[in-house]
Amino acid sequence: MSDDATPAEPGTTPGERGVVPIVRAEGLTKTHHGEGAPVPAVRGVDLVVQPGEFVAVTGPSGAGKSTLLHLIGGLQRPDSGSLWLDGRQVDGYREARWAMLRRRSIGIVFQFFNLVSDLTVADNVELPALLAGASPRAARESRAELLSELGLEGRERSMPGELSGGEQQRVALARALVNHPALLLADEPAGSLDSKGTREVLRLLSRFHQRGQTILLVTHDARMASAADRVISFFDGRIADDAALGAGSRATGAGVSGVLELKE
Ligand SMILES: Nc1ncnc2c1ncn2[C@@H]1O[C@H](COP(=O)(O)OP(=O)(O)OP(=O)(O)O)[C@@H](O)[C@H]1O
Repeated sequence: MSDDATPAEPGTTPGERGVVPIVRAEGLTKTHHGEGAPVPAVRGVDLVVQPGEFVAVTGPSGAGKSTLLHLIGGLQRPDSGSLWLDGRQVDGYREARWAMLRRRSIGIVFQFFNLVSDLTVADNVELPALLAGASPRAARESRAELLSELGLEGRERSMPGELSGGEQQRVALARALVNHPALLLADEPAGSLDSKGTREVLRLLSRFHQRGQTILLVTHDARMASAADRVISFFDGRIADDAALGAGSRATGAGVSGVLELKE
């Protein structure tokens, strides 16, 4: 990340880069002010996610899981607390800077895909690469590689509405990953899919994780959560439990620097 004006996380130096968390949140708090009474959705959350981890956040409806994910992706701003991404303090970033950071370093997939309906599959995937500064040729090559990897070869010229839900979510995943983001945020990515689509998304997330992709997944689905290295139970705006599954991470992210580097 080439921004010397951004304060580095206390205690981190370039020599310690191998141990800098991808996400570090301290005391993150967010209250929503809608039509009724204010809703305290995230209430003083401390969280560290290391490079290469696959972390699932589960919990009942309304617990604040999506709000937490939105705070980490800069889609909403915290009322208080601090947030570092790859050692850079980002909680004071303005929207334009967040947009640039997301474009280059954070991939996001949502429950309802959010593809651009009047762009082809190919254009949906190439667009973020072009916006991040890739040449048209490099964007085409990355798109072709990802779509083939995700089993969507031959669908490049299709419009999103011509695809099944599972296929649309795979396009959304390709779009989220085309810039090799340091962090993939997934908010109920199988929430509108049938069991076959759910299995497919799960398999793909696991595959990318095994190659070192850091993933933060919000899900209701215990089966999806069990694919993660670590499951955080979120309740009433707070972390109620934080458990590592199995013997440590399946992928530590070590040795894949450059993929993990947060770029602005
Ligand atoms: N923009 C908003 N304005 C007002 N209230 C909101 C807003 N977004 C979320 N909330 C409220 O904040 C609380 C937490 O919502 P959030 O979506 O983060 O929970 P969640 O755990 O992701 O729930 P679900 O699993 O149902 O998606 C809920 O009570 C919700 O109604």
